[in-house]
Amino acid sequence: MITLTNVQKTFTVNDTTIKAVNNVNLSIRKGEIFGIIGYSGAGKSTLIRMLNLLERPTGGTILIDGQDLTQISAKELRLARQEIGMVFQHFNLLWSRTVFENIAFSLEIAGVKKAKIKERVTELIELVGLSGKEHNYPNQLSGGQKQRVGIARALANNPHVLLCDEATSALDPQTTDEILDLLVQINKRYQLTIVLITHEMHVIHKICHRVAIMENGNIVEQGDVLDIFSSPKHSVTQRFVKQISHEDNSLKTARHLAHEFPNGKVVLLKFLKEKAEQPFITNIIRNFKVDINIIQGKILHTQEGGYGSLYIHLTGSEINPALDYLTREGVEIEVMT
Ligand SMILES: Nc1ncnc2c1ncn2[C@@H]1O[C@H](COP(=O)(O)OP(=O)(O)OP(=O)(O)O)[C@@H](O)[C@H]1O
Repeated sequence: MITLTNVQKTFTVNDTTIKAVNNVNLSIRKGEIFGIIGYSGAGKSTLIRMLNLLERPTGGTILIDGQDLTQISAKELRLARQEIGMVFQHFNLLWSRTVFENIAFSLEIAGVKKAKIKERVTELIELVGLSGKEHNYPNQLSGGQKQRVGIARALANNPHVLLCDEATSALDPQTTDEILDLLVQINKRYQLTIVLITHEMHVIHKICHRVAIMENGNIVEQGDVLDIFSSPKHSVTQRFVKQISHEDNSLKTARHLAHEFPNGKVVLLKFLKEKAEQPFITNIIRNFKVDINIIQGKILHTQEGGYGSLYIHLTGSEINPALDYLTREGVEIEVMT
């Protein structure tokens, strides 16, 4: 549905050339939530702004539903942009307009009749959970409510694609989760393709189906969220995964225990999808002569299923048969000692 081929963007400032985006190739499927994550300066904003040509690429092609945005006329681009909604970090609302008028704005520009605008805006206000707030001005709303207006406005023209430029970065963790839940609800209800950029792994694992990781203008890794999360290859990806797995702390504890209890083994177990919900620990205690001390564990839920990691300390006479059983059952095992 969205295909980027060799997309580049260079800026020239005072005779210095900056490669903000460097030969990016991406394919985003219809109806998926696709996340782009990277640290500050990686090129995420530049990349997402090229998807509706707010930023014109210096090279490459951007195909949306088969139409190359870089080759069309200004009029065609105006029409194409009606199919692409955008949500911004700082909401970009019109402060002198009410909630209703902000959402109505893009419909007015598109020449929609008054009665139809009223019907559509009322529907959108309900969808984003702002009923009763239609006559409030933006400065009478919380950050989360402002972003709900931003989302309703972006959806007004029934776009096929929704671009989210750090849509939750200005919000507290609870409001972030509420807005992310709303995006998932909209994605499911309308089969809307959502492309978002963020620097928070939490946003990716909570709502995205697939993810691309950016560094210095390049996409260094991309794939299904669960795959990337369970075996990150690139060092940048590994740093992002650690943001939420707290692996460093667990490793420290595991090493400490391995030193304290030289008899036995400290082992990291990794479970994917339905395996994260099975009682493997009970099974090995029941069936093998082992004792288990659970050091640290975590299950993270993604759109495609759960990912669990568990550090355990095993003692007893049947450690190896117990580990063989886990391997046969498809649990990934890393022996720390
Ligand atoms: N209009 C511009 N003129 C010159 N350089 C720019 C411009 N926009 C972005 N850049 C440069 O391009 C690079 C990528 O910036 P970009 O804003 O896309 O990164 P980012 O990953 O979105 O970072 P952040 O999360 O901090 O917004 C940076 O080195 C930035 O300084």
